[in-house]
Amino acid sequence: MSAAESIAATAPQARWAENPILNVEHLTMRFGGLVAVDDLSFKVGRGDISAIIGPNGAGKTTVFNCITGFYKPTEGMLTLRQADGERFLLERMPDFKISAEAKVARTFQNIRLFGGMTVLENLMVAQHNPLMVASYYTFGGVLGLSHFRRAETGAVDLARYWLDRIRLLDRADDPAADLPYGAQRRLEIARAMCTRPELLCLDEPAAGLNPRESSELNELMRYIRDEHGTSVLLIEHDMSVVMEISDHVIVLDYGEKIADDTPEVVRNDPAVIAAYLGVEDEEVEEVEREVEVTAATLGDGGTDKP
Ligand SMILES: Nc1ncnc2c1ncn2[C@@H]1O[C@H](COP(=O)(O)OP(=O)(O)OP(=O)(O)O)[C@@H](O)[C@H]1O
Repeated sequence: MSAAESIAATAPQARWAENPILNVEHLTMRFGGLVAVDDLSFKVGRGDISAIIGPNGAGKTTVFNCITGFYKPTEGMLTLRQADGERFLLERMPDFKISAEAKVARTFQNIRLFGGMTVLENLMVAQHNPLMVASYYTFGGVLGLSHFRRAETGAVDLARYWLDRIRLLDRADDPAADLPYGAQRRLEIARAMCTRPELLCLDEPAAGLNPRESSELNELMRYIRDEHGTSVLLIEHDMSVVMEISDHVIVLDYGEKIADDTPEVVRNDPAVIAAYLGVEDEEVEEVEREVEVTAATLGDGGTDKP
């Protein structure tokens, strides 16, 4: 069996268990008396698109904020292992080191571009750190040293590469604020990719997108995974996006994990359906029976699409 065939033959669950880029162990986050995340453990597979879903207030953004260093977890370990084997304990690192050294990039629920800067400048700002190093902290840049000029040309090339990918090359010199909403969302992702992340965290990337923009976003996320091997972790409310592009779905409810599997398994899980419908624990069995009946009906010639 070839290497590609043996990877394809591996059960998806085994992939993220055996080769995780991120291992979240016993993560707990308390705000005073409120337990936003409660003893949560899960793994993010290297090269996978993984989604964290759950009803409002389930703790999804809090998990993201712990991974990206915006919050210090009350308890728990977050271990990121890069492709070369180097390990980082994210809960012990400040946020700027999580992005610069552990190579974790993120976007936010609300767009945070520099609206007055051009589209290209937004992507150059993302490469500020390596450019500062290449300029020996400004002096090399002022003196026009060749080392800095090479780094600057490389940064422009990388920015133009991503603008081409997100079909905004012709808008490079326009202010970012002039772009349509869906294009701004793609630009944010391109900006994160200009930091050459190993793990890309996207907070509700499809929020507010129309179906065409949503499908462009799916295409971009697949490209990032397939052509760059970047692992993607997203929070998303749009189930059509989650079910279409995710390799792995983790479901939270009231800060606890209630499901952790492939999209096909998760979408038929009665506990997940119950959490989304907001039914009480004692009604879960009833939902379970309804799901079984529906599955049996679909088995008689229907499709398994939701
Ligand atoms: N900084 C904070 N201080 C106090 N409580 C907080 C803080 N951040 C989050 N919470 C609370 O933690 C719980 C989980 O919130 P979180 O934003 O993580 O949920 P979510 O699943 O991302 O929700 P949504 O889908 O609505 O964005 C909520 O009860 C929220 O009010």
